[in-house]
Amino acid sequence: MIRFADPAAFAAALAALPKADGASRDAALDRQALLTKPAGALGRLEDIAVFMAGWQRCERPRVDAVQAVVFAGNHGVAAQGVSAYPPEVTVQMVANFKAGGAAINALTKACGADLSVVALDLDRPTGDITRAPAMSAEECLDALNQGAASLREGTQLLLVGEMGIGNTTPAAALCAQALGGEARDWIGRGTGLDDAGLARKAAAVEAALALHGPDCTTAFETLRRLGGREIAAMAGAILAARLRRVPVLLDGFIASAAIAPLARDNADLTQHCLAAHCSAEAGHTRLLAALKLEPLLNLGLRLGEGTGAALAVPIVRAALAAHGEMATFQEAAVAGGQ
Ligand SMILES: Cc1cc2ncn([C@H]3O[C@H](COP(=O)(O)O)[C@@H](O)[C@H]3O)c2cc1C
Ligand SMILES: O=C(O)c1cccnc1
Repeated sequence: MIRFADPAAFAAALAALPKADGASRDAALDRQALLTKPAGALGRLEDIAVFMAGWQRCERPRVDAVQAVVFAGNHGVAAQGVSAYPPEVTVQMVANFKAGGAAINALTKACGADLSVVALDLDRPTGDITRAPAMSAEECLDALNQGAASLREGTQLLLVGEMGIGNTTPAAALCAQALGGEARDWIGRGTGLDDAGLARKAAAVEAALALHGPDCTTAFETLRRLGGREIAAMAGAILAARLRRVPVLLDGFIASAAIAPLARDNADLTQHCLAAHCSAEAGHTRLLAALKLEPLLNLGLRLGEGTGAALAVPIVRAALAAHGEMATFQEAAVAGGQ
């Protein structure tokens, strides 16, 4: 099991990321050129097959074991009136996940992913980032490690999602801190804020940046000061997946924001990630562009929980089915191939 002993160990892991296997990528690319279709005609399905080949280190990758984890946390900044819903919804939705009644339950069932839920100290909201760091170093490390520990042996594709009323506010703060720009570039309406709520959210992000900005010198410190428990857990899970060479389907704005500080410290971090979709949350388009990720879907979703990631699983499965099962020009006696 992957565990970061201290912030320095987390930084060291981030500085020495394993790479995809170039020989397997090349073998998959060679195979793509032989399949019975015009070169490039399966578009991004071809890229996905080559991507998966590199991480699975084989010419014809498979995805049987898909693991989805939803992390939940509560946020002190919710007291600033930055969400359209009250904070008690977080624990109520965790009960809903466990009872099987949430969108992510239906969508992981539909795509054949195994879902688990990790609730992180829901009765202890993080510090209000407009006034204090979200977490102590111990709390942040614990959240990162709970995320890392959630990755199961044998997982071939990881989906991470979140639940935490108010969490689009720390997510926007993380983006502004790690990627630059103003609070207004990164905030959106989240669960459905009105204009007054949006103004409160902008003020909260601005206050958090003014208070913590100068101290956010590393990914760890940025997550600790401006993030949240479920956000750090997602970062830990995504980094642990990389250390095990397990590809990740990224969900929406919050899941993508969780890795923004890590990507600032090491731009290669997103190499094992596919952006499942572009959320309707205002900052997500900008965030994906900054992370150099091209979303697979754009369905107007603004839910989180890992729902967009679950929707992209059939696309990955389809890409691998085409790559693995299609005949070559030679096998099918079709003229014109190479
Ligand atoms: C019933 C319900 C289910 C959800 N599932 C995900 N979210 C999403 O909304 C929250 C973020 O938006 P904000 O920052 O505006 O609070 C997070 O919990 C996110 O997962 C939900 C929100 C609600 C109300
Ligand atoms: O993009 C997301 O993940 C998102 C957007 C709004 C609210 N909750 C989640």
